[in-house]
Amino acid sequence: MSVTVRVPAKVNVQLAVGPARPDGFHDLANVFLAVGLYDEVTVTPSPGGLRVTCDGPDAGQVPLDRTNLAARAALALAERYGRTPDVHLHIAKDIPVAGGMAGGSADGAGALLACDALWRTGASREELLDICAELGSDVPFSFVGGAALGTGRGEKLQPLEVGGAFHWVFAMAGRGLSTPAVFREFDRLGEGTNIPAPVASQELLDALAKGDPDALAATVSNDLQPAALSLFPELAGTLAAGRAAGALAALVSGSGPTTAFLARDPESAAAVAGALRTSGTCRSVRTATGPAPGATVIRNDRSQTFFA
Ligand SMILES: C[C@](O)(CO)[C@H](O)COP(=O)(O)OP(=O)(O)OC[C@H]1O[C@@H](n2ccc(N)nc2=O)[C@H](O)[C@@H]1O
Ligand SMILES: Nc1ncnc2c1ncn2[C@@H]1O[C@H](COP(=O)(O)OP(=O)(O)OP(=O)(O)O)[C@@H](O)[C@H]1O
Repeated sequence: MSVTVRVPAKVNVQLAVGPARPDGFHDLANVFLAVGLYDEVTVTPSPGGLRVTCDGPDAGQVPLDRTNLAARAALALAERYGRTPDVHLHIAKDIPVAGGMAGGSADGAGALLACDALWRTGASREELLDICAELGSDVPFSFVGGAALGTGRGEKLQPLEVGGAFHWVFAMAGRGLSTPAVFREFDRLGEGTNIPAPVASQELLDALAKGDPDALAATVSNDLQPAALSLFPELAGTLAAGRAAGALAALVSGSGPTTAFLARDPESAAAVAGALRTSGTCRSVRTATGPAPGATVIRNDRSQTFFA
């Protein structure tokens, strides 16, 4: 008996960051776009107790104890709905770890949906989204996918209309960046300046709604980019290599260090990817399109249903 859920990575097409709040978080205007790079989380009953395993190129960097966001999701759901969390969670990881693409958040959202299907808790979508928000600021978006504006610390979501597919190239860096460290660097760089309240750009929302890559390229922005570049200066070379290869826009994805390049069409994306691969400025390169669907059950032995 097992359930498998597929969950997408994200890129932030706008990340406007306000000043640090008293609770240490920052208010955001966070325009998320889910992209077609996926982790898969499979949950199986495990009489020996909660267990996490992981495979994939970055598996060695993933914690397998109860700090893993997939384990935390299973424990939170079990506690709230009176279940025993005796499950084996297997993560087939394709999303880069500590890359700013919400890989851990994807596994939290995926484990939550998978355990919910296995245990048949009867939880509503709103109740599941509440647990997502407790697990992390990016987790609710990993659950819903598509495109959305996240406010508050990024957990309050408003779905956004997207008028077409956007073609992206992602360059993975040789090491990760810690999200809290990047926010701390943002605070340090902004010391003594007046940081305005974050606001979503109407031009950017219009560009998404039209599905217009040139208009989107002209409006993408990431307030965490200077902080990520300050901690990881070599990323400037990766951004320059992608721009020189014809990307319409080049930016750091979220807290980085993955860099994201918007291309006009699949052919141009392939050309940018090829140039980045030979540039010597990154560890690996992937192409993906967005928007992509959120957490989705792709196999459920329990109901004898196969979706993919
Ligand atoms: C950078 C982004 O990925 C953009 O989508 C997110 O804002 C980060 O989301 P996340 O990884 O789910 O973050 P969380 O696990 O909620 O928080 C990790 C840490 O990031 C910082 N953090 C996160 C979100 C936020 N709005 N303000 C923050 O200052 C805090 O130091 C926090 O302790
Ligand atoms: N399931 C998981 N997969 C990956 N990392 C995890 C997981 N659970 C916990 N972590 C921890 O979280 C840290 C951040 O990893 P993650 O891949 O989520 O970063 P990220 O993509 O930069 O996150 P975000 O974009 O949401 O800020 C890792 O270094 C790891 O210690």
